[in-house]
Amino acid sequence: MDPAVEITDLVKTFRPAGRKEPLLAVDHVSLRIQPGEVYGLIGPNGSGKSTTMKALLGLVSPDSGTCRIFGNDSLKVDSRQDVGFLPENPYFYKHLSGSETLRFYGKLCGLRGATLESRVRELLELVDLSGAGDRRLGGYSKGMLQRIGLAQALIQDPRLVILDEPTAGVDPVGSRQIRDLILDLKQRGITVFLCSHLLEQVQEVCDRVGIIFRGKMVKEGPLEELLAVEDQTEIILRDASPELVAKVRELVAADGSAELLRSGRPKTTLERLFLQETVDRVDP
Ligand SMILES: Nc1ncnc2c1ncn2[C@@H]1O[C@H](COP(=O)(O)OP(=O)(O)OP(=O)(O)O)[C@@H](O)[C@H]1O
Repeated sequence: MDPAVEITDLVKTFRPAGRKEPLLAVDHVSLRIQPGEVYGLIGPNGSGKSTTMKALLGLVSPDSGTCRIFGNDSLKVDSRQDVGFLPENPYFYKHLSGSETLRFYGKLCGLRGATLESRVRELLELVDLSGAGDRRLGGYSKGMLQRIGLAQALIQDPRLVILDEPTAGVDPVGSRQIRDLILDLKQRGITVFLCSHLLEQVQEVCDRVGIIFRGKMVKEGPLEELLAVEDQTEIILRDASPELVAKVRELVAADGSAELLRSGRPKTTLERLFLQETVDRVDP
């Protein structure tokens, strides 16, 4: 089976006005995404994430290298038939309602009549906006706008979805909704290629991760492998008494072949604490 995405030795330079030297935005980047995988590209601002995605979509032409989507060269229009895209800072017509927006994009993709109407309903439900489908986008929150953007990216039932900063400017509650949607897409077998600054979220949803820095891919691979600390073993106990912990310490000391680095309470994350104390709170 062809990979969903195959980028090989991609190079892209820009010649910004007022700058003598060309700017090397993407420097010999290669990556592969298998069908059904969720792939996260992370890196500091200006490191080449969006340019890589745009080259894959055929929106910028590479200086050299190739981009393929399900085996088709991305410079060919046909390759985009199976792709949905949520750009960074998507622009929407603020006077249109959520359902009118989806209808508009659906028509651009050739959907009509009952098929279009049922697709619009299905997508509004998927992104949890059924109750807001008749409201104008001008009154949507940032999180709702990102979700309508995601619905727009799914309008033509793509096999690959490319999401450039899907949670930019969205609070932790909205971010979690988007994260759940991405997991839902994965369940449906849709391949997802995303970039994000929310590293914890990338960690929660991605199967593979690439770290890009100054245009170069500096680390790439399955998330589990990248995060595993090779020389350490974790044991987590529930309800351990201080006596039991002391016994474990003694055992390790007596054995002498290993060192106990840390024992104590594992920490939650600020995001989990925030959600637990706000929307997930169960008041008596
Ligand atoms: N159309 C363009 N013309 C000139 N320079 C560009 C253009 N697009 C991107 N660049 C430059 O290329 C480099 C990579 O930009 P890119 O947008 O791909 O980075 P990014 O990793 O997506 O950043 P961010 O996290 O801020 O979105 C940056 O230095 C940027 O200024």
